[in-house]
Amino acid sequence: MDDDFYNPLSVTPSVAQTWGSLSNIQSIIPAASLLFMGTALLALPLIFIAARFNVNTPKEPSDGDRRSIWVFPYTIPIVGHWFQLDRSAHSVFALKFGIDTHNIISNPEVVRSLLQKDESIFQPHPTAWDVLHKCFAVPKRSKPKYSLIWHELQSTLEYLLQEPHLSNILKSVIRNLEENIPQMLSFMDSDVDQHSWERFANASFISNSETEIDLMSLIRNMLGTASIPAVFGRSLMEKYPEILHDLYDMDKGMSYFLMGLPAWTPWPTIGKAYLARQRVLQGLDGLQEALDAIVDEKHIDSLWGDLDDVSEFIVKRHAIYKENALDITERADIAVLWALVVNIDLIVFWQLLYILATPGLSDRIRKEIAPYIKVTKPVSIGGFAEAPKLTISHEVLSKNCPLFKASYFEAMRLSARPSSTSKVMADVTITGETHTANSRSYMFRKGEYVTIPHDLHMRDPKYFDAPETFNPERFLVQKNGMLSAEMGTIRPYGAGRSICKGRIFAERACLALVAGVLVCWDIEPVDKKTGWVIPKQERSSAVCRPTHETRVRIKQKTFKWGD
Ligand code: HEM
Repeated sequence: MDDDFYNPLSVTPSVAQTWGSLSNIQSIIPAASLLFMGTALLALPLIFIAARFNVNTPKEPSDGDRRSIWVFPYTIPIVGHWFQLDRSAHSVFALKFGIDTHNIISNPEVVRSLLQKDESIFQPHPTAWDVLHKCFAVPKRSKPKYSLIWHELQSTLEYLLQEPHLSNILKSVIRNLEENIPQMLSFMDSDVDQHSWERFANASFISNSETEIDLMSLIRNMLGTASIPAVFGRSLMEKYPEILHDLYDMDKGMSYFLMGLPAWTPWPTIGKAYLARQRVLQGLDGLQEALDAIVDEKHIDSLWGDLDDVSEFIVKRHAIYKENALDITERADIAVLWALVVNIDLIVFWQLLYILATPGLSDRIRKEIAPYIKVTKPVSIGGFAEAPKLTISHEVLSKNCPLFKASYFEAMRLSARPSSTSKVMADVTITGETHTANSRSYMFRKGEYVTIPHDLHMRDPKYFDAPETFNPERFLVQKNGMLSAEMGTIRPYGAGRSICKGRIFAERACLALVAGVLVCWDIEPVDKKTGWVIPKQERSSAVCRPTHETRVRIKQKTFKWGD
């Protein structure tokens, strides 16, 4: 299983896949595959709790020098032991969850060996159908249809990685960012005159050159407002301006959907998440109907326009749904929309915040990115001037700005909580640390699950000096006299076949937004005495949410225009 960052993986399965067994559900439900990024993670606390109520017997030691996997005893209190466990000798251990055994692996050597195994042995996403059905409301009856269209739908994910599709989507995102960043703040007192991203971030008017606002809401709304139209076309957000916020509310309910808790559960987040999901589905169903009507040359609501800006990626998926007679309620693009915004919109906040909060770093980064971000004089008529014109070279930002890129990796190391899960398809022995005399082997049996919680390694002091400290320099390497940023052993995008297909898109869009904001705006914490405070994190999908707001004061930078 190759998971090279920049290389799209071939979508042709290496083993024949048949419909019917649980282990094959993932291969039949491609849209669901992209959902698993959050679900393994969301499921982990449940696994722990369930394990607490199961008396587990250690597995029989296997032959020779093979190690039996340490089974988490039910008598050990669960909460609070996660990190201790990882840093103990048991960086491979098993949990019993009903009749299922979940092997949790955080030892990087074992992870590496495991990822090299053929996918006929470790198949990702075994519970993907459940996720698609429970989290994204795809009707149960659609299961057989998805079994038929899986390969085709899965192949559309390549549009997020391959040219010219990737560049076409990115071009549109960058154009939206170039337009919105210079006029990020309106400096208007009234809500009605503010941009949607300002309203949602509780902007408070201070003066006509300064605004107080919540940085997380502002930044994530800016990115969502640029990326959704780039992929789904402008009309979706114009018709459903709340869709981004509905997605965030829906995301808060993902673990509850997965548990199967009903909408009437007396917990406000759950009811809110169900309603939010309903509205997102309504918007996407409307878009699918409009696309159907265009293909059938029927009349469509004029508010949809001609939809010629919907990306080839979504148009291709629509064609597959339509050709295979999936009715509107069976189509699963809600999963794509969710994956498009939930993680990247948070990473962009963490990267910007860490840069601002690290003394001297924002100045160093501004200097590094300056050649690739151009701000030009706005047109002015009489006393009225337009916003400055911004041009962002996103490819070069990624290639030529090692410190900036390293700050992106470091923000992910500190705020991402990704995991990858597969089902074991045949008994197998995995050997880690093969280069040392201390080599250990572990036996995994057919029918068990393996989960790699990548974040345990990403914060392990054995591999990262002062792991809680933001230090982008740890990702800088000298190669042939040139400085570059390398991700090394962290896996914020997961690993193996199910590795994130939006990873290049995410990196480019995130760097473009952070660079544009740093160049155009001055940002300070509201309370200058206290200074920058990095909020605590709460688990969300693959990237954590902050537990509280970060109120900041923002002023437009003054530019000296050479005439
Ligand atoms: C920094 C932002 C992001 C992070 C940290 C992230 C993380 C992840 C993770 C951890 C997985 C699961 C990998 C596994 O099972 O091993 C995943 C899957 C996926 N992500 Fe992302 N993601 C990000 C942004 C995006 C974006 C912007 C898109 C665009 C649509 C996207 C699309 C996908 C898809 C399609 C999959 C499923 C791939 C498959 O199953 O074949 N992601 N992501």
